Amino acid sequence: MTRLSVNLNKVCLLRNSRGGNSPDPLEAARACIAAGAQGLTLHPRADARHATLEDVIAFAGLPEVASGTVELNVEGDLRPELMRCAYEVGAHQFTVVPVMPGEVTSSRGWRAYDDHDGLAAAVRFFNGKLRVSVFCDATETSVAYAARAGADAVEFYTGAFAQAFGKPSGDALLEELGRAGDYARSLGLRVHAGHDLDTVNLPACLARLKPDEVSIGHAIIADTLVHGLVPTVTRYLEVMAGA
Ligand SMILES: CC(=O)[C@@H](O)[C@H](O)COP(=O)(O)O
Ligand SMILES: NCC(=O)COP(=O)(O)O
Repeated sequence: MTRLSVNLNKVCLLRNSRGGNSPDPLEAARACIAAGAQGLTLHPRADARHATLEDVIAFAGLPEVASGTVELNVEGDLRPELMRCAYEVGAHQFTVVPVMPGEVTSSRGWRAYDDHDGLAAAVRFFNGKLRVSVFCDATETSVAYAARAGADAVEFYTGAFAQAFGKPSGDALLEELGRAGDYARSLGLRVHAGHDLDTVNLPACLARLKPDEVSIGHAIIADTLVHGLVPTVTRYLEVMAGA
């Protein structure tokens, strides 16, 4: 069964737009947990435009997270203060994401020109206390970089697949994801997926890739504006159960 980790960056973004604490990301996290989400994800960026290190600390204090019933996945680049924060609060997973200066959002996985020594050092830093996942392209090369660094998991970037969904190129990209996932599993890695997944493209992704975990943020919060957070998370879990 694939686990759903709800990314709450966008709730933090809305909160930050007024400088107060409304909407409260912790309340949103509690609602996701109440709806049955198995995980929570935050991606604190260096510019602090949405989730912050304080949010990571607050989420880690939720009883379900502290007890391990619900996993906290911290995503981001290899900033020492971010890695230290995830380690010290006892997050369950750190997903290393290649971040390019000025980017609007993530658009690719780990590549040849990324900091491979830094990635291996991060795996050593977390030293088995946290699962380390690497945001990867659906290629053997990208997966091999993660495996060589000693990571436990890969998270496949699904943005290109999501954009092409419903077209022949979407089918081809899904097949690439599936093959890369098979390769990752053959190396003993867990397989995760994320970026621009929604209730429309999710069933096909789950059927071919069979990920251990998906992290979904933007579409859940967009759906939430119309339908509410608990009904939306419930709907995603229903879609996943039916896949
Ligand atoms: C790694 C990934 O695909 C998402 O976490 C994405 O990076 C979300 O970040 P934003 O919410 O800043 O777009
Ligand atoms: N790792 C992907 C993630 O957390 C959420 O991505 P998105 O659903 O906001 O595109």
